Amino acid sequence: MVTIRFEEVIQRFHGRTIFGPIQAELASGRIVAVTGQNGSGKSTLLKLAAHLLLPTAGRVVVMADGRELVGDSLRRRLAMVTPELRFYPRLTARGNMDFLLGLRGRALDETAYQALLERVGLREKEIGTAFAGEFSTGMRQRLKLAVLLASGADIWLLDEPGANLDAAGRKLILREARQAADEGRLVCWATNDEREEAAADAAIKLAGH
Ligand SMILES: Nc1ncnc2c1ncn2[C@@H]1O[C@H](COP(=O)(O)OP(=O)(O)OP(=O)(O)O)[C@@H](O)[C@H]1O
Repeated sequence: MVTIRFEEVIQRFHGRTIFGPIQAELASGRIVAVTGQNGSGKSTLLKLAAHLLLPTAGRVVVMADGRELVGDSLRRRLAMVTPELRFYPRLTARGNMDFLLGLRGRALDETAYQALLERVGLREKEIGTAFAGEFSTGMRQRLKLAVLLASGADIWLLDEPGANLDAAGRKLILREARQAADEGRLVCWATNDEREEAAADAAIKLAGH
């Protein structure tokens, strides 16, 4: 069981309040949507959950089986899909995946790699020898999903996961996220997409200041 608890969290930048105080708890087995208009702080909230950012006030506590996760113990269990993630443009899909998964001490054999490509709707004959810099934005988004699926993480923080995806790609995200939650993962996505909002089990709505 994994939980992320926001304890009276306030975020300010340059003295300007973005949101808060927020009191919320996210738990494994559920999809939580973070919603709100552009600039309301959705991405910021995910960064706080990932401990990539410290809140101006309050605490973000991540617990797993009664133990608090911090530093490496948190990073090992957490994966983030974000528009800020860039692939190395002069590496292939395989090269990028090997690099990113290698950082987590994971490796994929060829059979698992091919199965993963198929699962995210990337065709080997299209992308086999191409550099990631030649991919369309939707193909890159699918590759991010492949890295997520292979990461072994049980905390999924997804920033606009359906962005740049076609209808089939958006369905794929919904399906994979639901399966992940059913398998006991914690899924939290920041979204402005009504279908992703509707598919979530709960929502944190940021009002904007
Ligand atoms: N590191 C930072 N330093 C200063 N201001 C920041 C920083 N990060 C975010 N902000 C500001 O905080 C506010 C919230 O930004 P954030 O990216 O979290 O919003 P968002 O809800 O994800 O927006 P969008 O829907 O456009 O993706 C914005 O006004 C942004 O300019």
